[in-house]
Amino acid sequence: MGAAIIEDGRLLSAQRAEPAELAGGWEFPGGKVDPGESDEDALIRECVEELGVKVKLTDRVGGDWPLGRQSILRVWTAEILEGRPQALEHTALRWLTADELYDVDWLPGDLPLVEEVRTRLR
Ligand SMILES: Nc1nc2c([nH]c(=O)n2[C@H]2C[C@H](O)[C@@H](COP(=O)(O)OP(=O)(O)OP(=O)(O)O)O2)c(=O)[nH]1
Repeated sequence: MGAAIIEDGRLLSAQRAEPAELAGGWEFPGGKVDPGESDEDALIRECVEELGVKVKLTDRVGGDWPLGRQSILRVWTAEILEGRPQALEHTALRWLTADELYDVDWLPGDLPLVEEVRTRLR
């Protein structure tokens, strides 16, 4: 599950720190669902763990996208309710305007969702 966190017309992108094959690539922050957890609860929890922010999920974006060999990526747009994002598990964070969306090196799995999100940025 990935969060497209949007604020003032900008999208938050996060640079992966690991594993080595993916490190340096940019993604939607998020993570995997724990047993017994809903997709939405998992994403809200991951935003606390990875970014230190409390978010509200607004819309589901796009469909189910293959991620690596055995995962799927589902993305929701989100708004920050509390806190300022910090790179607690990432190498760096960056806010991107619509014009800057492709300035970072998106991971291949996340890239198709970037275009979907672009239409949501004012
Ligand atoms: N974001 C992203 N992950 C990818 C790509 N290709 C690929 O194999 N992966 C792998 C890395 C992870 O094992 C998995 C995505 O995991 P995730 O971001 O949802 O969760 P995570 O590894 O951060 O682990 P966790 O926070 O749930 O503990 O898919 C890609 O293009 N983008």
